[in-house]
Amino acid sequence: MNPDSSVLNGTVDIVNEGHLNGTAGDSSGTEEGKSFNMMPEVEMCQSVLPCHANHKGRLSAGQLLKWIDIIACLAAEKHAGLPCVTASIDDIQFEETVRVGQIINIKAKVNRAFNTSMEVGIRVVVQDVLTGVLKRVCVAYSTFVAKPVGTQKIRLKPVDCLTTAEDHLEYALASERRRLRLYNEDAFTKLMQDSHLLKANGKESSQISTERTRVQSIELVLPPHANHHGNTFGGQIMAWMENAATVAASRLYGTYPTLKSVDMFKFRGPSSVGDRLVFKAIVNNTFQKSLEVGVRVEAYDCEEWTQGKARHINSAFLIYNASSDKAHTQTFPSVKYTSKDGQRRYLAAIVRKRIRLARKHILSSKEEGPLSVPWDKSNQVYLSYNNVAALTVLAGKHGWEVNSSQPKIRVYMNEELDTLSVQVEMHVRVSSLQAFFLLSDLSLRPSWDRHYSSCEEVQVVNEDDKLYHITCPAVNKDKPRDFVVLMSRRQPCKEGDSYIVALRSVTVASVPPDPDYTRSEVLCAGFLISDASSATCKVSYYNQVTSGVLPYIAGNLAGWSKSMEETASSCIEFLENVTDQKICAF
Ligand SMILES: CCCCCC(=O)SCCNC(=O)CCNC(=O)[C@H](O)C(C)(C)COP(=O)(O)OP(=O)(O)OC[C@H]1O[C@@H](n2cnc3c(N)ncnc32)[C@H](O)[C@@H]1OP(=O)(O)O
Repeated sequence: MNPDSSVLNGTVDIVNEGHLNGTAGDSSGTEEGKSFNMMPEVEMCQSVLPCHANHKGRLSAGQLLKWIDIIACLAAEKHAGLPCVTASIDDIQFEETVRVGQIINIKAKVNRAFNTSMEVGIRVVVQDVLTGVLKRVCVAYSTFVAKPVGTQKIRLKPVDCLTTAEDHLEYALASERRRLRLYNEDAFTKLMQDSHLLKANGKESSQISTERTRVQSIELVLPPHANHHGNTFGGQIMAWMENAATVAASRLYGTYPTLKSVDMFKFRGPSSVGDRLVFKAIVNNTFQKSLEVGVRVEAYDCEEWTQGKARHINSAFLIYNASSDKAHTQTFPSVKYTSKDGQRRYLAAIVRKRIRLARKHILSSKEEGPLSVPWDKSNQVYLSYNNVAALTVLAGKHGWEVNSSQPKIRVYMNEELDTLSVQVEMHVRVSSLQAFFLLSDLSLRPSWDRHYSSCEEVQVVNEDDKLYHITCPAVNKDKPRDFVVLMSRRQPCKEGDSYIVALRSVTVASVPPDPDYTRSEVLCAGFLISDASSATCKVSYYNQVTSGVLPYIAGNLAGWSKSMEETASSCIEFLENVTDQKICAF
């Protein structure tokens, strides 16, 4: 008999006949000779009917969330062999809308068990019956906890059927997602401490108060709303939350925006049949192409209802884009807050947007193709031009949003489709020319940038183009990294233009990959330097984030480090205090 669960404190082992192991009473079907119960995955197919649709004839997000919660729970209970409850659902990004008549296919399986909780990975795909075309609607990650027996918590057995490379990848990423999930509150608290520095970019002039979007709605939990444990079904709660949030979003400017993503549902406590659930929703803030609605759920039993004693059981933040048919043109109006609590919600939305961005890019396991290009005489002129042009285009992008702000230093982020770029703006008390010469000599960079362990000149192509080999320290117990880059610098052609120092990876035979380093790549990075006055200048550092660069800024993105600001301070100090002989070197 294989015990597959034990009570956390070890006093009592709750031992279940591991029906997962195909023992007696196994009701398995068989598939390719495997016991059905051994397949860790659970699958659901649904034909989308009008009763599942919203006012636009599209599958409602609330209905999809119900199906997701059900299948995730069934996957969790298949692993645990015990009743399970939803603790949270991470960010869900809806990538496709689903029409009535199409087929929804949902697969769920436990990626990893921790102690008393486990992560369930869910993939939702839509199939068009007529064309057979399959498209991904969303992926989601739920955390489920085995329902405590009385007050005793249940320790889960580990996931042991990792067969494919994807299983192993999800197993590894699950611990990173858990770290970010559980760190979420700390990161939020830490970033909120600096939120007073986040200038409301032009929002003071806004005439639209968030108060006009406030919504309150009540539901009575009836038996059809209960799950198989007798508690209120989590998916139903999420559907009601989505309903209240959509009404709030539609009140902003008289149209129904499209739900784009959900930012972490957290089920703080159970509710039961007979409870009154009060849903409070309001637009917290708007960004150029999206807005955030916050929804809070309070539960009351009959006695609490008469006493006005609420139990806060859930909160979530839903992100809406302009209606899908106008998404490419429509931007949301800016909003203003009219109370202290409104200001807190307004700033918190900016902080959550930053954390979502970080989670999305830190956890995206997308593999890039090679970014470097071979460096040889035939393409030198083109590559040098392309290097400078790419940085100029990056600096000229719209949509740079303030991420953090200090005196003399401001950090911006820009997300376009799946590409994340960072910008660090520094105000320095030196001339643009002096900053240009010092920053374009990469061999000086290890003296102020702790992310550079060493930087050696590999080839001097001409006065304005050089190749360097850079080594960087190890991060997160990984191997140290190295880069081979082309530095191309340009002085202004006319008054008012910026000085440019552009960097991109190249491959050269004289610097082959070194087994002691992870050869990494820079796609587009560098400095734009412009006059602020006769004796001061503005230095803007840009980097289009690649998987090789991400480890060095992930902490900054997620809010648990200020490495970019610290490096910027060090750069400013270097430029303002460099000794004359280094300048004379030019
Ligand atoms: C039909 C389909 C049914 C679908 C299912 C439902 O409808 S269920 C109905 C909706 N859901 C609910 O009603 C659940 C309401 N919430 C609760 O009962 C409780 O908050 C809880 C049992 C989830 C957690 O209880 P506690 O907070 O006391 O437990 P504790 O703090 O020890 O956490 C237990 C484990 O859960 C993890 N955990 C807790 N909160 C978490 C969160 N927001 N996100 C991720 N993981 C979380 C902890 O890390 C720990 O994992 P480790 O021990 O591994 O470190």
